[in-house]
Amino acid sequence: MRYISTRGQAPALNFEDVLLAGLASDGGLYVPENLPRFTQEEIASWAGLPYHELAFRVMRPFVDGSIADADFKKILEETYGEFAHAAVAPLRQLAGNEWVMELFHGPTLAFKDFALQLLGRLLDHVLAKRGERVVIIGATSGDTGSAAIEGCRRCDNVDIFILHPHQRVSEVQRRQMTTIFGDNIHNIAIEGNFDDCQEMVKASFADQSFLKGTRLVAVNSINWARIMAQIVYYFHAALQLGGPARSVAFSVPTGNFGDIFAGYLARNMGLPISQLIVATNRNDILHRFMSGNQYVKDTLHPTLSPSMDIMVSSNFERLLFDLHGRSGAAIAELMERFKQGGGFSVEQDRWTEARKLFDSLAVTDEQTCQTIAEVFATTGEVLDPHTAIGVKAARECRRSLDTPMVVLGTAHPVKFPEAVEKAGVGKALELPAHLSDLFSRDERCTVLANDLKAVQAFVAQHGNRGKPL
Ligand SMILES: Cc1ncc(COP(=O)(O)O)c(C=O)c1O
Ligand SMILES: N[C@@H](CCOP(=O)(O)O)C(=O)O
Repeated sequence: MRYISTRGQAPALNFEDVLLAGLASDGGLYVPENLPRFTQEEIASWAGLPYHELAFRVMRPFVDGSIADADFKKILEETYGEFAHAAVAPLRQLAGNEWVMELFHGPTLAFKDFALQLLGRLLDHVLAKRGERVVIIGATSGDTGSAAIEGCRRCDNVDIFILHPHQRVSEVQRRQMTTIFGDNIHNIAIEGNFDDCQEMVKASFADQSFLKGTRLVAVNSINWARIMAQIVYYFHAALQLGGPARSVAFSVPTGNFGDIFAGYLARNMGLPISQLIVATNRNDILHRFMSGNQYVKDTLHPTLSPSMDIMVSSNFERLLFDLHGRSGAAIAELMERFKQGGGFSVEQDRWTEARKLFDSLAVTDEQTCQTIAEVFATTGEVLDPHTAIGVKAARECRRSLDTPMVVLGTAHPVKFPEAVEKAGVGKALELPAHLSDLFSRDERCTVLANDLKAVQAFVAQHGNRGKPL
């Protein structure tokens, strides 16, 4: 399996190299040159497999021998064996034919664990084999950061720097990051928003001279391995609901377009998915594109669903690449326009194609709270605000009541008490045992200005187990 850049100018890579890459050298994102496609019989034969075995079957063509099958199997078994629920990604029924897939039973209580606990182990395996040390710089609006730190904290060959927007993540999210100590773990609060943090990560890939030859690796979903691992749970859900003999619909709370892009790939790999719904909060650039062909930057507003407070949606470039017949030149031109002028529309036929692929809805904070309250009143279940946005979008955009609708439950509600309280849910939520002392732990974090040079200087100063590179 070879991976190519969405901007067409970077060298193609194999899986091991793509795992150790972030942005391609031409500024693009890596995608598989050819997507594997499974037959209906093959997919049907996976019904009832434990999660890690299903994961092996879905991901094996992407890894394609870069990691020996026996090692990959062991890594998958360890990764998903540490999830707190035996089903790993259980389905909970909300109403007739409406389900939430709970993706928050991993160690940091959000869907990011599915990919990042795996990524940490894959990096450890590959770096130990190569005898190489790397630096990771990641941007987070709250969940990627803690999952990445948890995934990498035991990696001997990694120094990890996580940038989060100062005072714009929930207290639980912040503490999940800042209370993990290690001389290879660094939390930086940036006086800016998530887009500023993400832009710093991308700029660091473009010019890595500050790293003095140390390789830079990505934990954000610009790293292909993140998307790959997220494809698996679409198969997992569908198989439990009668797939592939029966189609399933998904509603996906969306920010950086990674999770829903994984669903789009699952469909292209042969899984019958009848509908994919892009559910955004007030930061609705993706909804504005899907509904009106406008991919235009706007002011980023803090909301009750902070993890989706994202305007520049990284993985959208991967979809645009497909919509433009995989022309790297076309994508380079569009992205340059976006950078210079803040927006673009695509040709009518390409937009019509996008409309066939996705439905969308933008959900306000008020609607988010109403949905949390409504679901609690009817089922006794407490939704986190991101999942509530998915439920609201599913209820508004659903095309068929006969087709199972699965909403991706992307985080545990205990991470977002503000939204749950505002919704008037009077149920006390408890942190799981391994986090029960979270509020009494010491924190370690450096606040820095929204200034790329200051961040890069900090990384250079601490990038070798707390010592200068
Ligand atoms: C809880 C939660 N829900 C949804 C999302 C959106 O996922 P994506 O960025 O893959 O679209 C994120 C992060 O982005 C998140 O942390
Ligand atoms: N919501 C994310 C933002 C980063 O997205 P990623 O999927 O590209 O890592 C977060 O919680 O940090």
